[in-house]
Amino acid sequence: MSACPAPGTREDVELLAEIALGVRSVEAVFLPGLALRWISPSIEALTGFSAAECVAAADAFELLVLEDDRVFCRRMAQRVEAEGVAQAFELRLCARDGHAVWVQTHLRPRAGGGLRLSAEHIQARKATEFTLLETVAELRRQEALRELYLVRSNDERQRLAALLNLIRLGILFIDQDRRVLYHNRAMLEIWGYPPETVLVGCRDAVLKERAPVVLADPAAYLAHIASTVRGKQSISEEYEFHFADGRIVTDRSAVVAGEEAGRRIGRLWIYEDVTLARRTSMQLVELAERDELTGLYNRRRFHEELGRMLADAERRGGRLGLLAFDLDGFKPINDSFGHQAGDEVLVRLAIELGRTVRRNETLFRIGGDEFALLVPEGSADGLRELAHRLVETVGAMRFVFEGREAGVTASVGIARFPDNAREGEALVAAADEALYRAKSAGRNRAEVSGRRGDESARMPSSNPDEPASRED
Ligand SMILES: Nc1nc2c(ncn2[C@@H]2O[C@H](COP(=O)(O)OP(=O)(O)OP(=O)(O)O)[C@@H](O)[C@H]2O)c(=O)[nH]1
Repeated sequence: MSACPAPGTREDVELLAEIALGVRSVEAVFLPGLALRWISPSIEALTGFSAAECVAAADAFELLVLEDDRVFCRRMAQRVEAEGVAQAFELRLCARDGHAVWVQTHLRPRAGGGLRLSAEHIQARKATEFTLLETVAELRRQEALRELYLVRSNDERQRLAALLNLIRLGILFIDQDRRVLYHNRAMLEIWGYPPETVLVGCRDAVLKERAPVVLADPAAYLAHIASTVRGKQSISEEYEFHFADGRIVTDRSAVVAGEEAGRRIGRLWIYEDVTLARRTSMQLVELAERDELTGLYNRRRFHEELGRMLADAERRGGRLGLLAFDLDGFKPINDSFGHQAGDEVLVRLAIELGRTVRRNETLFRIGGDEFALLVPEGSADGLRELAHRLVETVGAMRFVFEGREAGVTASVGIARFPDNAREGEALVAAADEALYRAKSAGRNRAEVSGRRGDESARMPSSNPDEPASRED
């Protein structure tokens, strides 16, 4: 039994037309040779072309299929017709206004020849697919970019690390929790760590582990760190500290601020080993203060030491003796045996006199054949004895030039702070005055200044102890 009217009647046709009108997808029938025989009215909702227009078209494929898909579609239809095997594929129809409409197409062969086509509207699914594809493509693009930036930033980091490892400044970066974030090789070298050490993550690495072991004065250094960290300055002053092995290092530090105002991300420390620089400058100073020929301190250093020792004596209420001496008969050695012979006399004299003086006494060559000796805390008698010893030492030295024996003597002037003078220039003048008298009195002797420290007038007395204001 069937609910449908028997086919062939007028009602049949009307019923079939009603069904066809209600079908939302497109159904079509092609005669052999791909001529469109019938198409459901639903094609109009999809493309804007009425079913009648489609059937009347000379080539339905030309009218309904998008140009890009037309050859493919026709080929598929021919294949179904030729091979008798159904095919399913996606296809773009072309609407009257030119826009593309995606459909899922099924082509089946008909028993009597020709084809049956069912096409389902899949525009929404396609749009979702496109959006998905675009999103995936965008994600891939982002991923590729991220990888590129990562490679670039890794390269950049490598370049920076290579640079920082090459420079001789030690670099240490610590975070707000005092943990090491970065250090370079020079930092390890300066602080005496093995070269392969990794301190990243260590807390107070330098302060706890190294400072107490390697520094000459760890307490002073720790105090410096504490005051620097407490201090308000964002960049600290240069601080010099000494290692137990004699090295001299300076440090400076800077607070590193984060991007947001007021946020700190840590502190950068820079260490510089200045041992060589300091030694060189000390050597230069030393050279500038030494007499080239004898190696004794020169006039410049004499005045510095005189000022320093006088200030020291004044502060302690002590005394300072000055012996100024000048060779006698030195010129004839130059004249008779040449300048080189004179030089030899000066050099040997410096050695001999150097042996005569004590460790706290300093000998200077302040001119051609003029010398000076500064004697801290020298008593009047002690200075006199010392002066006589010098006179004797010089007089006893013998030289042989060109087979002939030669010698010099020395005249010495003695002055003492504060008895003969209260300041440097006056003390030198007092010693010179005594030296002058020693020369006048026949040379090869020592004389004591007759000046009084509390008056500028020159005293006629040659007795050194008479004007002395204190007991020795
Ligand atoms: N060889 C040598 N001679 C020097 C040097 N510096 C100065 N003289 C000489 O030392 C001499 C010093 O002169 P004087 O002080 O008159 O010599 P002197 O014979 O000791 O005379 P009196 O001091 O009066 O006893 C001069 O001839 C200078 O040219 C030096 O570095 N080497």
